[in-house]
Amino acid sequence: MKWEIQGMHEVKHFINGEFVGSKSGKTFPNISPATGQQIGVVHEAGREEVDQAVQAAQDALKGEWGYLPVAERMALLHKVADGINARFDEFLEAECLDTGKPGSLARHVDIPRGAANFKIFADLVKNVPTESFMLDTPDGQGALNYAVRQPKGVIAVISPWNLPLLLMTWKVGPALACGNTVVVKPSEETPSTTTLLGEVMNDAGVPKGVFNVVHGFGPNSAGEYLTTNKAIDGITFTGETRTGSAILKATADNITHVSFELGGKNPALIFADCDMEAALEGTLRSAFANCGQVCLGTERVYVERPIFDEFLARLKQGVENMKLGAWDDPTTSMGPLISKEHQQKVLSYYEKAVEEGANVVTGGGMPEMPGDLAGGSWVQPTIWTGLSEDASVVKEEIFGPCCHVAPFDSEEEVIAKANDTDYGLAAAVWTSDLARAHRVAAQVEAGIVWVNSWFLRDLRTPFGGMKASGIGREGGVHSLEFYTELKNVCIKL
Ligand SMILES: NC(=O)C1=CN([C@@H]2O[C@H](COP(=O)(O)OP(=O)(O)OC[C@H]3O[C@@H](n4cnc5c(N)ncnc54)[C@H](O)[C@@H]3O)[C@@H](O)[C@H]2O)C=CC1
Ligand SMILES: O=C(O)/C=C/C=C(\O)C(=O)O
Repeated sequence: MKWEIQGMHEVKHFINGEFVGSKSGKTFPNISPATGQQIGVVHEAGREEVDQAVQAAQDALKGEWGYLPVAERMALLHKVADGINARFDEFLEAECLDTGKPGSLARHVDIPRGAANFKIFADLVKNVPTESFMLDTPDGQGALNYAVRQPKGVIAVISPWNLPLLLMTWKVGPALACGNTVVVKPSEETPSTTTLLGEVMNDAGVPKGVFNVVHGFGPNSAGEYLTTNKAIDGITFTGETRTGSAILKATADNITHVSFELGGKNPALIFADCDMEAALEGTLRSAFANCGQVCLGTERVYVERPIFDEFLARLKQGVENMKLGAWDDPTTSMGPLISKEHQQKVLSYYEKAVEEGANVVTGGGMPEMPGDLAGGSWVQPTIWTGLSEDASVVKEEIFGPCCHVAPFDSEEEVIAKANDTDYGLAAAVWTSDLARAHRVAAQVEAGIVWVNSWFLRDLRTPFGGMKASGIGREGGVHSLEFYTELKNVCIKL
């Protein structure tokens, strides 16, 4: 990225089409999770910068953006997607430096989805109808009702650090497609790609104030100032369930609309009749991809008893074949955790598992990393067996490269175990019995059930969680439900 301060890259807010620093001069370091070294400085927004960003977003709604014909708005969003693709390698490097994730992962998942999130919603908005009804009236003339969608207004987008560009654009894409303006607060851990998107917005010709970015933390910082701002019309948030709860409390006075995608403690249900290769490959990805930092990831693996030993042995082998390393090493399959703080959290679960009587099948500690990587927040990918269903690592979201594997004997038993959680985000079912697949999918309490796959995403489908895993659904027309106000017009004829 082209901006620099004292030889380090400097990340500023993006307000009303311009990169600006904080008036207070307050900054915080951007730390590489791979090395523990500082790679940049980030401006921390005070209330003043947040208010300015919200004001810019409000003004933009009343300006050119608010009057733009739909076709022109959609053309602009296609230009934004093209702009991401044109600067693919810059986005890739920025994302990988902030997160430490393998370049191969970001190349195939994060950056392409960043562009796709704009295209898919630009195309969708043009084609989704609204309803109309003719009403009989006593005078025989009738009345015509028709519904129209209008932008909700200024949307606050609060995004996490695990899939920074993907999850931020998953919200910004539909919000802008629906004609809203946005103020984004990316995670303090991963400020870079959201900021780079500001340049792409300007280059694409998106009017000033439509896309704004403020940096900072949650409480007593940019997150709190944004969620308590009266002019915010909707908040879309992905992150931890406890943070969702804090945001909900902060919005109570203003009755701000929210859409939340929160944590998970997702099960994989692996039946003896499954395609073993596919189930192994899928579970290795669902439990360990992105160093286990995916809210849809599997942390509880249930395997039908006849194949338990073989599955476990092969899963162990798969994990032990994983190579931890630098993002730009093509042989790397796993990066570090996002921060030292998160590393401490995950390691505390590794200790708890042992205290609670787990059999550590593989991993369970910190790896020795060479050179600069020795200072990073690395943990070993880990598998446990032998714990009861109420053990901490079986109950609580860890968000690390680890899973507990347990045997089961019947469909009824495994469904009960899968549902014995406060969460309800995702589940993966592995079976070659189609009738069983339908039966189990119907009974598992999760917003997304994958059968013989994981993370296979059609962006037109409803996406979100049951129970403590979220409020509402986004994806396809469901995004339109959140990002627009549906107004009924009744015309007496
Ligand atoms: N998608 C998911 O399910 C995710 C789950 N997590 C879990 O959450 C744990 C904590 O990670 P964090 O990055 O701290 O997640 P978080 O949920 O605290 O952070 C997500 C976003 O919310 C913001 N935020 C935090 N507190 C806020 C507040 N009171 N008001 C407004 N915004 C606020 C953060 O600055 C960040 O942009 C992780 O250890 C992991 O277990 C983290 C990220 C994503
Ligand atoms: O939208 C997707 O495809 C992925 C979503 C993943 C998360 O929300 C997460 O890991 O936090």
